[in-house]
Amino acid sequence: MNFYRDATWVLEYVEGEQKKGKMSGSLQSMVLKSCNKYKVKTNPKHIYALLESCLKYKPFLEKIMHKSGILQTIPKKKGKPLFSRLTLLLLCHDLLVSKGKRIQMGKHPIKEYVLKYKARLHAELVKLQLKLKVKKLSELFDHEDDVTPVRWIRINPLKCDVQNTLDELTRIFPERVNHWNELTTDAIYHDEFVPHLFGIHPQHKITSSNLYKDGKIIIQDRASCFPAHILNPGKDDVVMDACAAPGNKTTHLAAHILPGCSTLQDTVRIHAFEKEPHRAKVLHKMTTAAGCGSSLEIHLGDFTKLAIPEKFQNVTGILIDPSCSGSGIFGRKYVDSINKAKQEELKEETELQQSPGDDLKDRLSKLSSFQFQVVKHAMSMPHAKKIVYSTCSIHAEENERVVIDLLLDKKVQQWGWQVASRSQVLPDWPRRGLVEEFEQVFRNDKLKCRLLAEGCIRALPKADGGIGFFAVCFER
Ligand SMILES: C[S@@+](CC[C@H](N)C(=O)[O-])C[C@H]1O[C@@H](n2cnc3c(N)ncnc32)[C@H](O)[C@@H]1O
Repeated sequence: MNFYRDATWVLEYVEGEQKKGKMSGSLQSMVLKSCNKYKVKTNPKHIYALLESCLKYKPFLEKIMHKSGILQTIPKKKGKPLFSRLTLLLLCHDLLVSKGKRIQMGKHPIKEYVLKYKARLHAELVKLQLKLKVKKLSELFDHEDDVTPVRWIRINPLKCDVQNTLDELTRIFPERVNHWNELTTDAIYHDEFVPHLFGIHPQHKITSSNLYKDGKIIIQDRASCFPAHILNPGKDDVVMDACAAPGNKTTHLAAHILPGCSTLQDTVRIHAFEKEPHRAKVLHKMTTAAGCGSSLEIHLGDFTKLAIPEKFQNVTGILIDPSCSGSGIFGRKYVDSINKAKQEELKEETELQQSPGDDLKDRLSKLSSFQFQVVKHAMSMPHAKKIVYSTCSIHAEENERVVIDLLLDKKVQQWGWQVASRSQVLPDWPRRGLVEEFEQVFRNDKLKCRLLAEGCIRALPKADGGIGFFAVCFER
């Protein structure tokens, strides 16, 4: 039991730092720091190995645990739960996904409690694997240890001539491969889904190159490039980015609209909203460095309050990538994504992070109602024709179920919004939305459910070459 008790303390410390927004350094250094702080007797190496794996599987384990009911019936003593949520998480990790698939302790009430749920936990694990179309959850992490299996770079046409940069990339990476999983440090993969996007080996020091320093290329996860590509605004569109910082998708929108733009340079074509002042600064820095200029206006504040429909009559397209659970982010990137000290490097920010004691279900319910509100507000823009909603979450609550709630909303129906068909949303991308989520609501209409699911895009963390992601397009 001492091992799990010590690991729980360390995990509590990591979650605590995360809650305070203070995570700094690697997971390894945080484990060492907290082992010293709590003077734990267990070898920090063993704790690190457990935590590293447990954090990787955490979004999946939390889901399995919640569905199995194990968190809902924890015995209490004087009104307080006898077993900590985090210790249960560690035990479930060892029972379900560790190599030996066993809890490393002798007889103990918490072990007996977990074993009582063994069958239900296994059943939920099998269901989740079926849902994610994998034989084992570990397949999601097959490609690498802790980092992204491939680094994605996008040519930024606002700062360069695309062909010249392409030539330069060909000089740096003389070999061209047909799949990102064949990458070596000398090779490049030309993405088949997003134009001007390339995969390179994560160990290549591209950040030292002039191409990167001059803003001619931008590092951006492939799936994170999907929303602007799907919205695909043209030279005459005016768009909004409702939740914009740090600005990856904003600069990608600009890359669609601004090069060769026919109208006056000073006309605002992109309205980027960000409610956190410190993140708005990062947004300003990133969009300036990327060459967005005065065609972009940053609005500091809550999108649902600042974006008054009457004031934005000329907006035709909207991108909404709101705060989410971030459950599609993994490993080192997961740590970085919640490390406030690394804001400048942030590719995706998650908010309303889990606080110790928060129930996953509550957290997802709060997040999804916020996500619904933001999209619904965007749908009230009078002349908007296309809206792309995305998250870096694997949870249906933040994805398909938000889509369902919107489709069932009377106002949304009155405004005429519908889910765009697969043919308009990366038709060749194989992994689509979860049909069973739609079937739970529109059960009698199998065809409708299939079409809705096909209209959605999903990406699995690592297995699909980057972060876990969801995107859907509404149109009218
Ligand atoms: C997932 S991040 C966006 C990442 C960004 N799209 C990118 O690709 O770089 C969500 C952002 O939305 C901001 N945000 C959350 N609620 C908001 C609201 N009501 N209005 C405006 N911004 C909001 C958060 O502060 C956070 O910076």
